[in-house]
Amino acid sequence: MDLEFRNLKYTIKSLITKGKRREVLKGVDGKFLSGQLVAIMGPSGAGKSSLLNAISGYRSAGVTGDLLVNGEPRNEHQFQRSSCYITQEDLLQPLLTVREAMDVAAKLKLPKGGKVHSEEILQELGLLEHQHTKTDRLSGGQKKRLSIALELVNNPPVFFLDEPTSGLDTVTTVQCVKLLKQLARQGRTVVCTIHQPAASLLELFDQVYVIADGRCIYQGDTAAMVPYLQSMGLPCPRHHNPADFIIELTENPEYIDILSHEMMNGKIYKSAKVERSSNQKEPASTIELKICYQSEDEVAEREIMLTNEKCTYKVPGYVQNGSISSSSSQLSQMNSSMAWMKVQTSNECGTYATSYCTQFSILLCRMMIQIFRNKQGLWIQLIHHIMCGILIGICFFNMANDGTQMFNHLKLCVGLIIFFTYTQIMVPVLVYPQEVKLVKKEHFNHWYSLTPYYAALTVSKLPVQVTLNVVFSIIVYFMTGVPFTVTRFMAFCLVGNVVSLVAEGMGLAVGSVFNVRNGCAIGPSSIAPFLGLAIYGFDFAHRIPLMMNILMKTSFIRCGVVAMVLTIFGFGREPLECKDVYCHFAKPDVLITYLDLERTSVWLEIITMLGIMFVFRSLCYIGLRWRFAT
Ligand SMILES: Nc1ncnc2c1ncn2[C@@H]1O[C@H](COP(=O)(O)OP(=O)(O)OP(=O)(O)O)[C@@H](O)[C@H]1O
Repeated sequence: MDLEFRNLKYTIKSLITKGKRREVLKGVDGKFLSGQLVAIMGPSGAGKSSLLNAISGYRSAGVTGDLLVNGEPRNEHQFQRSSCYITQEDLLQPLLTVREAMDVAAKLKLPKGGKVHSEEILQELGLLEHQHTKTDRLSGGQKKRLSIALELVNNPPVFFLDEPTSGLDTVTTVQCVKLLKQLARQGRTVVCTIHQPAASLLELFDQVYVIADGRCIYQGDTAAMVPYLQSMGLPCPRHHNPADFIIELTENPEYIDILSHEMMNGKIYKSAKVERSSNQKEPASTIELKICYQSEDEVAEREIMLTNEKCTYKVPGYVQNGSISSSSSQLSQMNSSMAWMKVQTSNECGTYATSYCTQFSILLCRMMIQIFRNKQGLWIQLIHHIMCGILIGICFFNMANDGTQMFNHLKLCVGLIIFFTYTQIMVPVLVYPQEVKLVKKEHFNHWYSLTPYYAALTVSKLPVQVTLNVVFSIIVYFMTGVPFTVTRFMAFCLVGNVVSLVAEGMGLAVGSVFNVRNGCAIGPSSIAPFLGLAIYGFDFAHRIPLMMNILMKTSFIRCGVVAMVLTIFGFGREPLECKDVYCHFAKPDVLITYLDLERTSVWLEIITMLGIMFVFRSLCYIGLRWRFAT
């Protein structure tokens, strides 16, 4: 697939710049051909990642311009099925082995009955011997190769990689780029951003696209870059890395203006081809040097003679579609051991390889495996619930039947709800932002749709969550001495679980939109108004203004506390023991009337909480959709 972009602009509008718009990409043009390994280079902050994100479609908000595939305007859904994006961060599913990660990818990305080549891919990428290693234990280079292997499962014709060599040592970097070159030689278009590669590494790339200050200052064959700069009166010193040289040039804004003007901001392609002009067997030292450039717009050839070198560059014109890919495909068939992998070009539009039902079951299975393999996490949670249950039990030991302890009964109810809320809200707020990045990558690469993922996410956490809450509830219930009836005990567990689900929904809604640093502050503090409303409602039960009343009703903590009070003191409970002369609240009905709770019921409060949970979970879903769409 030949990719082309015209007048591509990426504009950001941030709060820091007080709403002012800033152009990161300034109307650049360019063309990346199939069968070629393309490097997007430039100084830090030049807009390399922005360009890659814009061309791949990974970022669409603020991007304008024309994106073409094989000369035709591209269909975004179809293009997404034919391309993959590998992020700079190694985003891999934790707690799965390499083989399991490959199997999940194959099940999700290939239609039923599709041939799976996991073993061959792992063999080719040197990961077969590590197939039983967990993904989080792989080295940086292995993680990078696994990221590529996962996308190779359905063999897309276009690969985008953001800084695939960052964090890798020299040897691994060369191995990684050679692997990318091999993929390109099989007819794929492989585009990656790269940060000042060594000269030997730069040679491995077929095409270079250099960007500075959001403008294209060079586009063309790697081999033509130095001669071109020389022709512009900017000779690269001998023994100097050409990549360093062109990036050093960008320190001077004048050079950026001249070079981007000369390149017509990417409209021109500098091509070079070494051709031994007269005698093939003639030693290189005796060959005359001649450099020719031709752009799409230029009819006449420009010829530049260099006297200090002894070889001939000849340009056959602007490289035509397919010319490289066909020759390189032949090359690959002869040379590559991966020739069995035919590059897929999908014609299906916007559909996934598997049904939503299959996606749901595969994702649910993957999530359950990850939850149960996280033994340390499970033990910590279990011990935490038992310890907290015992501590609360000690604080309110055998107090539930004492008619003189009305305020302590209320403290117990509020304390229990705060426990259920905090325990469940913090985990998603802290952990989920990281998971969102991984899910975005998989969703963008067309592994699965958001709906089955979201359904699996909701269901997968339930068994562990319910078990832990029940363990906690049993300890508290019996230590505090609440009279046992099956209905009351079931309602006690149910209220705790529903509050947990609402809190988790709120945590997910926050975590899906905000990153972890913001989330840390937002998570706990967002509980405060809900708690405030709960307490406010009890203290001034008969003097609540209408607005406050509405807000109060939407406080899930208040609903939880009310449901807990009604569970402990409702269900036809006998009068409490009274050790004093007179106990005003010995009769549970008096307490319920005093708190103005006689018109509600446990079930009504649970239904209200379920409604609030639905709102939070919908917000999370919308938040994810928004994150993935921008
Ligand atoms: N979403 C965004 N919000 C604010 N600024 C942004 C955003 N995306 C990009 N930028 C800004 O655009 C410029 C280019 O960013 P980009 O990440 O594309 O640079 P880069 O060339 O990849 O840099 P590096 O090599 O350091 O990763 C930077 O100044 C960056 O701060």
